[in-house]
Amino acid sequence: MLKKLKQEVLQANLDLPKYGLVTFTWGNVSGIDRERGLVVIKPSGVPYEELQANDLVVVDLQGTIVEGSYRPSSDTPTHLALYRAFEDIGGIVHTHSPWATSWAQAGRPIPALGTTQADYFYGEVPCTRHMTKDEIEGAYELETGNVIIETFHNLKLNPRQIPGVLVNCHAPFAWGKDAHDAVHNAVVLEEVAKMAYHTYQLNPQIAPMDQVLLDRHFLRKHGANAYYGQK
Ligand SMILES: O=C(CO)[C@@H](O)[C@@H](O)COP(=O)(O)O
Repeated sequence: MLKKLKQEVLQANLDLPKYGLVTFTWGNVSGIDRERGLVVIKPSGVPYEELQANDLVVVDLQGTIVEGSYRPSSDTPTHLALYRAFEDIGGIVHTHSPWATSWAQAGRPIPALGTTQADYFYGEVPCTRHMTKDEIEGAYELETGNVIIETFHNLKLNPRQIPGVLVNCHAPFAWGKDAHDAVHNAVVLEEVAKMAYHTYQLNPQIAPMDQVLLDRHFLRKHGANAYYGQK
Protein backbone atom coordinates (compact mmCIF):
# COMPACT_ATOMS: atom_id res chain seq x y z
CA MET A 1 0.00 0.00 0.00
CA LEU A 2 1.11 3.58 -0.75
CA LYS A 3 4.22 2.33 -2.57
CA LYS A 4 4.97 5.66 -4.29
CA LEU A 5 4.46 7.73 -1.14
CA LYS A 6 6.67 5.34 0.86
CA GLN A 7 9.42 5.73 -1.74
CA GLU A 8 9.14 9.55 -1.54
CA VAL A 9 9.18 9.54 2.26
CA LEU A 10 12.12 7.11 2.35
CA GLN A 11 14.12 9.33 -0.02
CA ALA A 12 13.20 12.46 1.98
CA ASN A 13 14.37 10.79 5.22
CA LEU A 14 17.64 9.70 3.56
CA ASP A 15 18.13 13.29 2.37
CA LEU A 16 18.37 14.51 6.01
CA PRO A 17 21.84 13.01 6.66
CA LYS A 18 22.83 13.86 3.08
CA TYR A 19 22.18 17.57 3.77
CA GLY A 20 23.74 17.40 7.24
CA LEU A 21 20.45 18.05 9.03
CA VAL A 22 20.50 15.06 11.39
CA THR A 23 22.91 13.46 13.84
CA PHE A 24 22.16 9.83 14.81
CA THR A 25 18.35 9.47 14.66
CA TRP A 26 17.45 13.01 15.71
CA GLY A 27 14.83 13.65 13.11
CA ASN A 28 12.06 12.31 10.96
CA VAL A 29 10.08 12.98 7.80
CA SER A 30 6.48 12.13 6.94
CA GLY A 31 4.23 12.52 3.90
CA ILE A 32 0.46 12.37 3.57
CA ASP A 33 -1.98 10.89 1.07
CA ARG A 34 -4.82 13.40 1.54
CA GLU A 35 -7.37 11.37 -0.45
CA ARG A 36 -6.96 8.34 1.78
CA GLY A 37 -6.21 10.33 4.94
CA LEU A 38 -3.07 8.25 5.56
CA VAL A 39 0.38 9.36 6.68
CA VAL A 40 3.68 7.58 6.03
CA ILE A 41 6.32 8.30 8.67
CA LYS A 42 9.76 7.14 9.76
CA PRO A 43 9.85 4.47 12.48
CA SER A 44 11.15 5.65 15.85
CA GLY A 45 14.85 5.28 16.56
CA VAL A 46 15.74 3.33 13.41
CA PRO A 47 19.17 4.44 12.07
CA TYR A 48 19.13 6.11 8.66
CA GLU A 49 21.79 3.70 7.36
CA GLU A 50 19.38 0.79 7.89
CA LEU A 51 16.14 2.46 6.82
CA GLN A 52 14.13 0.78 4.03
CA ALA A 53 10.75 1.60 2.47
CA ASN A 54 9.05 -1.34 4.21
CA ASP A 55 10.21 -0.06 7.61
CA LEU A 56 8.06 3.06 7.23
CA VAL A 57 4.85 3.14 9.23
CA VAL A 58 1.42 4.06 7.85
CA VAL A 59 -0.97 5.73 10.30
CA ASP A 60 -4.33 7.41 9.91
CA LEU A 61 -4.89 11.01 10.99
CA GLN A 62 -5.89 9.85 14.49
CA GLY A 63 -2.64 7.89 14.88
CA THR A 64 -3.98 4.36 14.45
CA ILE A 65 -1.34 2.16 12.83
CA VAL A 66 -2.63 0.89 9.49
CA GLU A 67 0.55 -0.80 8.26
CA GLY A 68 4.07 -1.45 9.51
CA SER A 69 5.83 -3.61 12.05
CA TYR A 70 7.75 -0.83 13.81
CA ARG A 71 6.52 1.86 16.21
CA PRO A 72 6.10 5.16 14.36
CA SER A 73 8.26 8.18 15.20
CA SER A 74 7.70 9.45 18.72
CA ASP A 75 6.85 12.81 17.04
CA THR A 76 3.92 11.31 15.12
CA PRO A 77 1.26 13.16 17.19
CA THR A 78 2.98 16.47 16.32
CA HIS A 79 2.98 15.62 12.60
CA LEU A 80 -0.68 14.56 12.72
CA ALA A 81 -1.76 17.73 14.56
CA LEU A 82 -0.06 19.80 11.85
CA TYR A 83 -1.65 17.78 9.01
CA ARG A 84 -5.08 18.21 10.63
CA ALA A 85 -4.66 21.97 11.13
CA PHE A 86 -2.68 22.96 8.01
CA GLU A 87 -4.77 21.39 5.27
CA ASP A 88 -2.52 22.38 2.34
CA ILE A 89 0.70 20.76 3.51
CA GLY A 90 1.82 17.38 2.16
CA GLY A 91 5.07 16.69 3.99
CA ILE A 92 6.67 17.48 7.37
CA VAL A 93 10.28 17.38 8.60
CA HIS A 94 11.60 17.53 12.14
CA THR A 95 15.32 17.80 12.80
CA HIS A 96 17.73 19.00 15.44
CA SER A 97 19.86 20.78 12.83
CA PRO A 98 22.28 22.84 14.94
CA TRP A 99 21.78 26.41 13.67
CA ALA A 100 17.98 26.37 13.69
CA THR A 101 18.02 24.49 17.01
CA SER A 102 20.29 27.17 18.51
CA TRP A 103 17.65 29.83 17.74
CA ALA A 104 14.91 27.55 19.12
CA GLN A 105 16.88 26.99 22.34
CA ALA A 106 17.41 30.74 22.63
CA GLY A 107 13.66 31.20 22.20
CA ARG A 108 14.25 33.67 19.38
CA PRO A 109 12.38 33.95 16.09
CA ILE A 110 14.61 34.47 13.05
CA PRO A 111 13.88 37.91 11.57
CA ALA A 112 13.85 38.22 7.78
CA LEU A 113 17.22 39.88 7.19
CA GLY A 114 17.76 39.20 3.50
CA THR A 115 16.53 37.69 0.29
CA THR A 116 17.65 34.12 1.03
CA GLN A 117 14.95 33.97 3.68
CA ALA A 118 12.48 36.09 1.68
CA ASP A 119 12.60 33.62 -1.22
CA TYR A 120 10.98 30.98 1.03
CA PHE A 121 9.59 32.64 4.18
CA TYR A 122 7.26 35.63 3.89
CA GLY A 123 8.63 37.15 7.11
CA GLU A 124 10.33 35.96 10.27
CA VAL A 125 10.50 32.32 11.26
CA PRO A 126 8.41 32.25 14.45
CA CYS A 127 9.36 30.63 17.74
CA THR A 128 6.72 29.06 19.97
CA ARG A 129 6.09 29.98 23.60
CA HIS A 130 7.40 27.85 26.47
CA MET A 131 5.19 24.84 27.03
CA THR A 132 3.49 24.54 30.42
CA LYS A 133 4.26 21.82 32.96
CA ASP A 134 0.86 20.24 32.25
CA GLU A 135 1.51 20.23 28.51
CA ILE A 136 4.93 18.66 28.98
CA GLU A 137 3.70 16.05 31.47
CA GLY A 138 0.57 15.30 29.44
CA ALA A 139 0.25 14.48 25.75
CA TYR A 140 3.59 16.16 25.10
CA GLU A 141 4.02 15.49 21.38
CA LEU A 142 0.39 16.40 20.61
CA GLU A 143 0.78 19.58 22.68
CA THR A 144 3.94 20.39 20.71
CA GLY A 145 1.76 20.39 17.60
CA ASN A 146 -0.87 22.45 19.38
CA VAL A 147 1.62 25.10 20.47
CA ILE A 148 2.85 25.41 16.86
CA ILE A 149 -0.74 25.81 15.64
CA GLU A 150 -1.43 28.36 18.41
CA THR A 151 1.64 30.37 17.33
CA PHE A 152 0.46 30.51 13.72
CA HIS A 153 -3.06 31.43 14.84
CA ASN A 154 -1.94 34.18 17.24
CA LEU A 155 0.50 35.71 14.75
CA LYS A 156 -2.02 35.29 11.89
CA LEU A 157 0.58 33.42 9.84
CA ASN A 158 -0.20 31.39 6.74
CA PRO A 159 1.67 28.03 6.84
CA ARG A 160 1.97 28.16 3.03
CA GLN A 161 3.91 31.43 3.38
CA ILE A 162 5.90 30.47 6.48
CA PRO A 163 6.87 26.81 5.93
CA GLY A 164 8.56 26.22 9.27
CA VAL A 165 8.77 27.05 12.94
CA LEU A 166 11.14 26.89 15.89
CA VAL A 167 9.79 25.02 18.89
CA ASN A 168 11.05 26.74 22.04
CA CYS A 169 13.76 24.78 23.89
CA HIS A 170 13.43 22.04 21.29
CA ALA A 171 14.14 22.32 17.56
CA PRO A 172 12.67 23.15 14.14
CA PHE A 173 9.77 21.68 12.21
CA ALA A 174 9.42 22.50 8.50
CA TRP A 175 6.81 21.49 5.95
CA GLY A 176 5.98 21.76 2.27
CA LYS A 177 3.70 20.56 -0.49
CA ASP A 178 5.27 17.08 -0.20
CA ALA A 179 8.05 15.35 1.73
CA HIS A 180 10.75 16.45 -0.73
CA ASP A 181 9.59 20.08 -0.56
CA ALA A 182 9.54 19.91 3.25
CA VAL A 183 13.19 18.78 3.28
CA HIS A 184 14.05 21.63 0.90
CA ASN A 185 12.47 24.11 3.34
CA ALA A 186 14.27 22.47 6.30
CA VAL A 187 17.58 23.01 4.47
CA VAL A 188 16.68 26.65 3.81
CA LEU A 189 15.71 27.13 7.46
CA GLU A 190 19.06 25.78 8.63
CA GLU A 191 20.93 28.03 6.18
CA VAL A 192 19.02 31.20 7.13
CA ALA A 193 19.50 30.39 10.84
CA LYS A 194 23.25 30.23 10.26
CA MET A 195 23.29 33.40 8.15
CA ALA A 196 21.18 35.34 10.67
CA TYR A 197 23.54 34.36 13.50
CA HIS A 198 26.55 35.64 11.54
CA THR A 199 24.70 38.76 10.42
CA TYR A 200 24.02 39.70 14.05
CA GLN A 201 27.65 39.00 14.91
CA LEU A 202 28.73 41.46 12.22
CA ASN A 203 26.05 44.03 13.03
CA PRO A 204 24.05 43.53 16.25
CA GLN A 205 21.91 46.58 15.40
CA ILE A 206 20.71 45.30 12.04
CA ALA A 207 16.99 45.82 11.34
CA PRO A 208 14.75 43.40 9.41
CA MET A 209 14.82 43.90 5.64
CA ASP A 210 12.50 46.40 3.98
CA GLN A 211 8.97 45.15 3.39
CA VAL A 212 9.16 46.09 -0.30
CA LEU A 213 12.18 43.81 -0.79
CA LEU A 214 10.54 41.02 1.23
CA ASP A 215 7.40 41.33 -0.94
CA ARG A 216 9.37 41.35 -4.16
CA HIS A 217 11.43 38.27 -3.35
CA PHE A 218 8.66 36.15 -1.88
CA LEU A 219 6.11 37.02 -4.56
CA ARG A 220 8.47 36.50 -7.51
CA LYS A 221 8.70 32.83 -6.44
CA HIS A 222 5.21 32.22 -4.99
CA GLY A 223 1.64 33.14 -5.78
CA ALA A 224 -0.33 34.06 -8.88
CA ASN A 225 2.28 36.32 -10.51
CA ALA A 226 5.40 34.25 -9.75
CA TYR A 227 7.97 34.27 -12.53
CA TYR A 228 11.06 32.66 -10.98
CA GLY A 229 12.31 29.46 -12.67
CA GLN A 230 10.67 27.51 -15.51
CA LYS A 231 6.99 26.82 -16.04
O1 LIG B 1 12.92 15.51 19.17
C1 LIG B 1 13.31 14.41 19.41
C2 LIG B 1 14.13 14.18 20.60
O2 LIG B 1 14.32 15.40 21.31
C3 LIG B 1 12.97 13.31 18.44
O3 LIG B 1 12.34 13.96 17.40
C4 LIG B 1 14.08 12.63 17.75
O4 LIG B 1 14.89 11.99 18.65
C5 LIG B 1 13.52 11.62 16.74
O5 LIG B 1 12.64 10.70 17.35
P1 LIG B 1 12.09 9.44 16.57
O6 LIG B 1 13.26 8.53 16.26
O7 LIG B 1 11.47 9.94 15.29
O8 LIG B 1 11.09 8.80 17.49
